[in-house]
Amino acid sequence: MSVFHIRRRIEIDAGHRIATHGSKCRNLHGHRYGIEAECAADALHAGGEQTDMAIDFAFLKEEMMARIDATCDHGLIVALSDVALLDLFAPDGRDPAEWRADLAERVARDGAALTSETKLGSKMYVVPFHPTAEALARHWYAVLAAPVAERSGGAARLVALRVWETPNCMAEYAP
Ligand SMILES: Nc1nc2c(c(=O)[nH]1)N=C([C@H](O)[C@H](O)COP(=O)(O)OP(=O)(O)OP(=O)(O)O)CN2
Repeated sequence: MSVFHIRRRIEIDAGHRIATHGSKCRNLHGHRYGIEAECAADALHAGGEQTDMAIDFAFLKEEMMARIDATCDHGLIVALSDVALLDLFAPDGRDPAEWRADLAERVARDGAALTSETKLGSKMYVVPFHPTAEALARHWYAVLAAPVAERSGGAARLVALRVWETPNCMAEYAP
């Protein structure tokens, strides 16, 4: 158990739906997501610009903004398997199946696909899972773990990623 734990929170606005849900979450709706990254360290930096820090809060914010806010804020988070929803957004002049196949290729290669090549030109983040709070926590953990290690020079590691879907509902991924 590490002795130092630090947490950084950001908030984003995004739309989603859970196509498999038995009730209201099947509807297309939005959340102001709260996203918290918790990092742990056994020892603090002994020198340099992060002296006596596990990881600079500012570095953590930069990584969360670049990898979570930039890709998802004011966008729609869509499951690759949600063909009905994707097809509503297929850009004019493109075969929807072909457009989805391109997205599937990018998701398989990169773990997710950010695109604005949509019918309304609106931002969409396509993921290989249903965008529940739990699955988003696991995904954002995966996206952030290596940057945390790198920006902290190996001093800190990401130990938990928490996602608040509403002020009252939170999911945590802490492998
Ligand atoms: N384990 C999970 N359960 C639910 C999830 C989820 O991601 N993981 N998601 C939803 C819905 O997306 C919904 O937006 C949130 O659920 P719910 O608590 O029903 O929403 P409320 O409007 O009742 O929340 P308030 O606390 O009243 O604001 C459902 N379940």
